[in-house]
Amino acid sequence: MVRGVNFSHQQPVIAITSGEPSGIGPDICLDLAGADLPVRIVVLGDKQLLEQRAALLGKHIFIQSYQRDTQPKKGMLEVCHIPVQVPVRAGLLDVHNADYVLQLLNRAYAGIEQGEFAAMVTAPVHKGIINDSGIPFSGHTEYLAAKSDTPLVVMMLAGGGLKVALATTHLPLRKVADALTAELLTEVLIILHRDLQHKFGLSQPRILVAGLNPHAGENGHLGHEENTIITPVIKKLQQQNMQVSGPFPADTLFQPFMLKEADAVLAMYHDQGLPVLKYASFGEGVNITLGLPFIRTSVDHGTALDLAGTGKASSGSLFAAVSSAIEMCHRSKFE
Ligand SMILES: NC(=O)C1=CN([C@@H]2O[C@H](COP(=O)(O)OP(=O)(O)OC[C@H]3O[C@@H](n4cnc5c(N)ncnc54)[C@H](O)[C@@H]3O)[C@@H](O)[C@H]2O)C=CC1
Ligand SMILES: NCC(=O)COP(=O)(O)O
Repeated sequence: MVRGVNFSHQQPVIAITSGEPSGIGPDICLDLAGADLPVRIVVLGDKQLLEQRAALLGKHIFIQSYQRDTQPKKGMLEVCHIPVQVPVRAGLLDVHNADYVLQLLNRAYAGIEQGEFAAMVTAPVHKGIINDSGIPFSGHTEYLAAKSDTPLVVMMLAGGGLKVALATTHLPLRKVADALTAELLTEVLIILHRDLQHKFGLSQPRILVAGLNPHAGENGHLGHEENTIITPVIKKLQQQNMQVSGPFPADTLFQPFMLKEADAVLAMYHDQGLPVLKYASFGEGVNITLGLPFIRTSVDHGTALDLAGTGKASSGSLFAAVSSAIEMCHRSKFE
């Protein structure tokens, strides 16, 4: 069970999982050292790995071991040490460190459960290498939903003035249409509506829903899901006073004249919504898991193995994810 966040007199503590050790996660986490933030930041990861990566990048960073009841010294990067299983080389995945990546998430989740951490911000993981290690893993979104016994969560990315949520997440395209049921869509829209209210302070959120098929099914001539599933769900939720409209053809939905009427768009699948968002704001966007009983935000990019240890990785999205988590913490404090 996730306990409420204790904001009583101390600054909230936000856990940052440093992600795949051979990717850019450690690099961008180092940029948090000395950042002037209204919260206490704790990076979860291998202390030696972070020191080595700092040396590789030519950064002079002072790392302090995290102790829950000891306030950090100014300018220090607080690190909750979790050891890697095998030595790490920047840019080179190693299947033997897959379990380490999950240990970071488990430690962050345990801290959330106990009220130690107010929120979790995640640096990128490599889904493929975790699966190669024999552990089925679709993404943080699904992993954290399972860990917290949450039957359904919704992935939403925000950036460039857009908010794009997804009805389905990490699913092969072949399986998307079968997954789209009236029950799923109803639940997703209710979670999206509720979290836009609670996490973003939008009292009456306006949601535009994309169709699944080209031209939103062209009156049933190019697919039936709009007529049989999406439209009936929208009508039902409209009767419950939710400001939901559509289904709109996805190819013209992401136009300023449409978006100015909306707070968020619900896309039917990963690559229908996210390319638009990433075109608008890659490197500055935030991934938020809606529907969880705690706050989790993440970067909008992946492990960028090609950039690890080069100094070319931008930490803009990590800072945006931290800012977004801070805003949500404060909003939850006053609710
Ligand atoms: N939140 C997460 O844990 C996410 C993890 N991934 C995982 O990352 C792995 C690699 O995915 P890709 O599709 O290659 O996407 P990617 O985002 O890692 O890389 C795409 C391109 O963007 C560049 N790039 C990425 N982040 C950057 C940054 N911070 N600064 C500057 N340039 C940056 C990379 O160098 C590359 O050219 C996959 O295993 C995927 O599952 C992908 C997205 C999110
Ligand atoms: N494209 C977004 C993505 O893959 C992030 O997934 P998750 O690890 O946050 O579930």
